[in-house]
This record gives sequence, structure tokens and C-alpha cells, in this order.
Amino acid sequence: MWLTLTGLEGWALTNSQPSHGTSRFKMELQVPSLPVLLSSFLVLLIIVRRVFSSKPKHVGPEFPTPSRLPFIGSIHHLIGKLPHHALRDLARKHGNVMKLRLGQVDQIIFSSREGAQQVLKAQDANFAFRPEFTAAKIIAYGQSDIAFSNGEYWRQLRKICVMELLGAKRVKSFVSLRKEQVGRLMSDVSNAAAIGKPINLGERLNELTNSIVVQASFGRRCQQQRKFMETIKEVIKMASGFSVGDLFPSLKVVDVLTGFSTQLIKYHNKLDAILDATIKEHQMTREGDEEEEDLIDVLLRLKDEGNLEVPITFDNIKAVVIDMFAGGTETTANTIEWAMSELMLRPSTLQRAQKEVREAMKDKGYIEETDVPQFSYLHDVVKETLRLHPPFPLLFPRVGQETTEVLGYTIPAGSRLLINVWSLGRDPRYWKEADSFKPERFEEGVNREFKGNDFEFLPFGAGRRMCAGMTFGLTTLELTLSKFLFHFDWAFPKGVKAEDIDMSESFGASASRKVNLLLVPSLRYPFPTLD
Ligand code: HEM
Repeated sequence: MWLTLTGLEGWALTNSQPSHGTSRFKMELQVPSLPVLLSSFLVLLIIVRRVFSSKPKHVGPEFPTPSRLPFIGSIHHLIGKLPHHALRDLARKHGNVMKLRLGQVDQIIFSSREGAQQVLKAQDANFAFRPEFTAAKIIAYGQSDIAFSNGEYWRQLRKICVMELLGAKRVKSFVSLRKEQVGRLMSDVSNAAAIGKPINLGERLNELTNSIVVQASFGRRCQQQRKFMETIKEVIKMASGFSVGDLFPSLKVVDVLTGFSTQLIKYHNKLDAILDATIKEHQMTREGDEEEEDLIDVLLRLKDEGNLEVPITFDNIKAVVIDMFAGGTETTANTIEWAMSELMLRPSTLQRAQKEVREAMKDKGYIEETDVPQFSYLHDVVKETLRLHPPFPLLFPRVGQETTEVLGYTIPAGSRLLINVWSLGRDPRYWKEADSFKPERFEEGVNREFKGNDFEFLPFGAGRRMCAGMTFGLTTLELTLSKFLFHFDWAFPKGVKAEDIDMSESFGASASRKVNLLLVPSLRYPFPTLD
């Protein structure tokens, strides 16, 4: 079996028998025959792969799994409850990591900060992917938007967001747009105050954030703003949650039979026509000044410059614009409405927040964007609101690329993951008096921020897929809230008491109030008409 080569220095030195009475060493090198060599090499390769492979060596413990019914899996556990509430209740019973079969699709749910840290930070590269959804495919041009695309293309869009679309410099460039739109809302509130009329805060705030996003994206040139917004609203309503085809991939045809896909295609075509016309209009009237650009101008410029690693098409531009509306309107409006609701239920907290802005601004008499960073209690009010009412309670779904291990469990490649950030924000393991609205908690002990490093507090998510519009959203949010508190006193409509206020959430894409908040303003500090 072994070949012996004499006279070569090598692997094995053997002491050969002395001959002719003289003692001498003969050097022999023993190397294996070719087949043995090959098979040894293969065995070695397998061992090395096993040792260094990222795949776990064992399958780990079984996932805790709530009971299943034939065909629907665990869907029955979610019926009649908001998904994040139902998943919190199930996690209390089954643990911080559990696997739910929803229809034909397994979802792994994480409900601890350790799980969130692993998925969103430590193993972010593996989990920074989105699964496919019927609605996102139809509406967002084959999921070529920012929120649902993947891979190199998504990485490029993210870069464009940071550098061009939603970075601090671009957000600042919209200062006069916000001033005008927020000023218009304040003036409407002031008119209502003059006649003691209640304001529907939810409605008015949605109008505000819609107009800001429309004008930031389209400039002042869009002729069909209202039609666009109405259609987007319908789409968001339809696209919230899963379609039959998302939960039962083998039954995708049901989405067609029920008219779900057809209706979405109709909406898509409507949006497409408006976006096409808007883009054409932009192409005809584009001016050179980058400071004055709206988001469509920016995207058209990047497309035309041709320096992008993955060239973008008109459809890609339209998909990105749709994201601005889907991600940037309800989220901000809902948070302001929740903040006002919580403050109205706690008069001492409301008074403290008002005192802060009024003492700081009473001489100036009005608030500008540059004044807002000094309102630290107001910032804590916003944080506390987002802790209790994160607009996306389960973030956006993730899908793992490779089989890996998280907290001892094997997560097979292709698994879908959800993080229940709503339950993390209300978890008594991490928060004292977890269900109470207490902004001052952020002044005590370790200050926690929502920048994606405190994994029990993730209203914007964390890691590579964290919200791309945080600065954009917070700027409008804090400016509007500070003006509400500075200029007006607020009361419930006649006959309504604090205990009558329904604080439940609606079922939808983002966790909005089930019932819009109606409040009666009274003017405390009039503002200059230009403000
Ligand atoms: C209070 C305001 C907002 C909150 C709380 C919020 C929250 C979130 C959350 C939780 C995600 C998903 C993160 C994940 O899956 O890990 C997200 C993604 C995103 N948000 Fe926001 N958002 C807000 C405002 C905005 C605004 C104003 C815009 C744009 C104008 C925006 C654009 C986006 C985009 C493009 C994504 C997708 C990011 C990606 O997948 O790479 N958001 N947001």
C-alpha cells in the first residue's frame, strides 16, 4: 500500500537495517498511494468543513410551538386579537423564541432583547432580508422599493437614502415646506379655537404629514395629489397583513379568485399613471439647483448621471416614491396623536411639557425648528409615546439567508422572523411600571434611546434595515407637538371625560388609534401669521 522513496527528505524517516556491518541511516519517505491520497483528502475536507462551517453542528432544541390545527396551523391563536397582542400572550406561555405555523408558512417570533440583539445586530448580515409579499410585488414594481427589496440593489437604495433622500441635509432643505404646512395646521386649529370647535386630530395630522411627504417628493408640481393620496390610503389598507397567497403559497390562485390581486393591480395602475405624469412633468421642468430639488428630482438626477453600480429605472424611482408615502405619513401622524392622547390622560405630564416649551419660548412668542432640540422633556414624551405605541409593532418581517443558531435554536435558511418590539417596550423585565406613560423614566438611571442600541426599545428597528426616515419623521413630529403645546390649551369635547377615551389600537399597517382623538383647543399664545 505504501510507496517507499529512498534518498528523499520528507515525511517519514525510517531507521533501516544496517548492512555489511556498517551502520548507516537510510532516509525513506512514505507517501500514500493515489486512491488513498484522494480519499484521505476528501475525509480531511469534510472534517475541515464541519469544523469551520457556519452551520451549527447540532439541530438544537425543538422550538416551543403553540398548538396547531390541520391546514390553518396556529392562525386560530391570532383570531380576534391584534397580532402583536396575541403574540405577546403566546410568548408568555411558550417563551421568548417560538415557532408559529401560519397556514403553510413557519414564522419564528422573538420576544426578548437578547433575541432582538442577535437578529438585528449580531447576525444582521444574515437576517437583513425581506420575504416576498403579494401586495409588495404588485404595488412596488416587483418589490423594488427600499422596504422590501434585497441584496445589492437594496444596498444601493439605502446608500441613496442616507446620502441623498432622507439624510440630515436633505431633511433640513425642507424646512420652509414644514414651516408652511405646520403653520397652516396651527392656523386651522386657531380658527377652531376661536369658535370652540373640536378638532379631529387624527384626520388633521394625517393631512399634514401627507402634504409634507407629497411636496417633499413631488414638489409643488403634482396636479393630482389628492387622488394619489386617496389611492395610497386604499392600498395601505388592503396591503396590511397577509394575503391568502402569502400564508398558503400553494394556493396563490385564491388571491386572483377573490379579486385581491386584481384590485391591487387596479390601484397600482392608478398610482402608476399619476407617477408617470409627475415624472414627465419633472423631466420637462427640471432646474439645476440641487438645494431646491424634490425627491423625484434627486432620483432622476442619479438615474441620468449614470454612476450607480446598479442602474435604476423609472419603475424603481416610482417604487421608492411609494415607500415615502407608505413609511412616512401614518407613522408620524399616529405618533403625534398618541402623544396627545397620553398627555390628555395625565394632566400633570401635559402641564410639565407645556411649561418647558412656554418658559423657553415666551419671549420669542413662536417656535422654529432650530428651537426644538432644547426641549428635552418633549423629547422624552416622544420617546415614551414610541415605547408604548411603536407604529410597526412587529417591525417588517425578515428572512434568514443561511442556517444559523440564535439563542441555542437552529434557524434554518429561509426562515421568516418577526420581532415583537411592542411587547419589548411593555415588558416588566425591562421597564418599571411598564404600562404607565411616564416620560421622566428617561431621566432616571441609564438613559435609553431609540437609535437601535437598546434592544428593549426599538420603535425604529435596528441594524442595516432600521428605519431610513427617522430624522425626517422626528423633525415633523417634534415641531408639530411643540407648537401644539406652546400655542394651545386642550380639553375634551363637552361631556367627554378622560375615562371615556378609548385607547385601543386599530388593525392595520401601522398601529393607529381605533377612534380618532377629538380635542377642543383654546389659543394661549397667538402666533405670527408667517409662523
Ligand atoms: C415616527 C416615525 C417613524 C417610525 C416609528 C418608523 C419606523 C420604522 C420601522 C420600525 C421600520 C422597519 C425596520 C425594520 O424592519 O427593522 C421602518 C422602515 C422604513 N422606514 Fe420608517 N418610521 C417612521 C418614519 C418614516 C419616514 C418619515 C420615512 C420616509 C419619509 C420612513 C421610511 C422608511 C423606509 C424607507 C423603511 C425601510 C427601510 C429598509 O427596509 O431598509 N419612515 N420604519
